[in-house]
Amino acid sequence: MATRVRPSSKRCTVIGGSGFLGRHLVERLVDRGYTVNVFDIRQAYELPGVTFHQGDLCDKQALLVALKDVSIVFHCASPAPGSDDRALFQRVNIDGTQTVIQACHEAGVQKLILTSSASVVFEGTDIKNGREDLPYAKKPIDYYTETKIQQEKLVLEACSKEKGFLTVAIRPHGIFGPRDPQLVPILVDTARRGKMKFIIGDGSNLVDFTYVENVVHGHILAAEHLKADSPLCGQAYHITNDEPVRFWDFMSQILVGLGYSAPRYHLPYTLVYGIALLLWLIALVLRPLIRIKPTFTPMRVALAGTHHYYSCTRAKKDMGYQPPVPLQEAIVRTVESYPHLQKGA
Ligand SMILES: NC(=O)C1=CN([C@@H]2O[C@H](COP(=O)(O)OP(=O)(O)OC[C@H]3O[C@@H](n4cnc5c(N)ncnc54)[C@H](OP(=O)(O)O)[C@@H]3O)[C@@H](O)[C@H]2O)C=CC1
Ligand SMILES: CC(C)=CCC[C@@H](C)[C@H]1CC[C@H]2C3=C(CC[C@]12C)[C@@]1(C)CCC(=O)C[C@@H]1CC3
Repeated sequence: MATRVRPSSKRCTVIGGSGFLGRHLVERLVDRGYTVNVFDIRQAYELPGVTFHQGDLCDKQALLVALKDVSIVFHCASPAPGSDDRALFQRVNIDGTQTVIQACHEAGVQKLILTSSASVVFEGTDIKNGREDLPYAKKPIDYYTETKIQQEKLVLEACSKEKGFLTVAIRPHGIFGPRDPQLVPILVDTARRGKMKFIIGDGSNLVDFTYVENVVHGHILAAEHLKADSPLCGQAYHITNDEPVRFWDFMSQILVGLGYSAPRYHLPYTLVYGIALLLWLIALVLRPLIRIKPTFTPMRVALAGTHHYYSCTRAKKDMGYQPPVPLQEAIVRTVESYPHLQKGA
């Protein structure tokens, strides 16, 4: 009778490993002596000790090849939040995650670590020091958030000590750092188009921004602490820098660090939100004829004008999480990593 070889606890697959977070995670795992497979729709780089498998995570057969003899799977693939494509989010984040879970079962994977998002509880209104027991957003602010909620539920409900399949969800917030294709590039692009002159609201709203290496640290701690007798099974964990900062101070620091002016003039939150909503509706109506992508979407305005910061107490208690890179150092490292986005470059 053929016996299944028990995979080494240091063999893992990173789904979405070509992306911003995924690649930082892969690099850190390799440093820590893991054997890493990357599964992604694109291959963005080469790294000694890493095997790439190119494919769509909705394709179970392709996934099974990348999950062979692996004990841990990190799932950090998602369409970009700004894509606003409902069918794509449904296909990848919901149907695709179901496929990932099935493939994990078939391949005998023991642990699945999902990159969820703290936004699963965000409805566009203030959250101060929010804990993981806040209810999921009843009216999610966009399709991205709606499908991240369903995705997280699927993964946490799949946790089964009896089947030897353990799951956990990491909920980061506002990830930034070198190679981030979103936050800094969008900010600089907005500034270059002369649209970063205004502060939405009174500018006192506190928000979590999380350095990518801290998010990676949270994922690896979760993987290493996830055991049948640990409290992590089937749970979600906020992972942030644990240093809430005024949204507009953070943006200003990055802008000034790159040589741009900080926003100075205040606009009322409700006015900007109303305009963003109107532009979003116009873009929706015109979509069959022309594709317009407004910079200030309702989601971005809500994120820029409300308090939303989260407690990491559960992660500290259950897995000894402490953010290794403090916020100020993280901002300096990030600014230095974008010489090509400096003003005048
Ligand atoms: N960035 C942030 O601030 C936050 C992100 N998150 C979560 O973190 C995770 C990683 O985000 P981030 O690194 O920023 O995102 P990226 O877009 O940089 O990385 C995601 C990767 O997944 C790939 N991918 C997309 N669809 C598929 C598919 N069907 N099959 C295989 N691979 C696919 C992407 O390819 P391609 O680029 O070609 O689409 C990309 O390489 C996501 O789950 C996101 O929801 C959570 C909180 C905050
Ligand atoms: C107002 C303006 C144009 C600001 C520019 C910066 C924004 C592009 C970022 C500020 C907060 C960021 C953020 C995300 C994406 C980029 C920002 C909107 C997420 C939506 C990414 C995916 C998540 O899971 C939640 C993030 C919250 C913060």
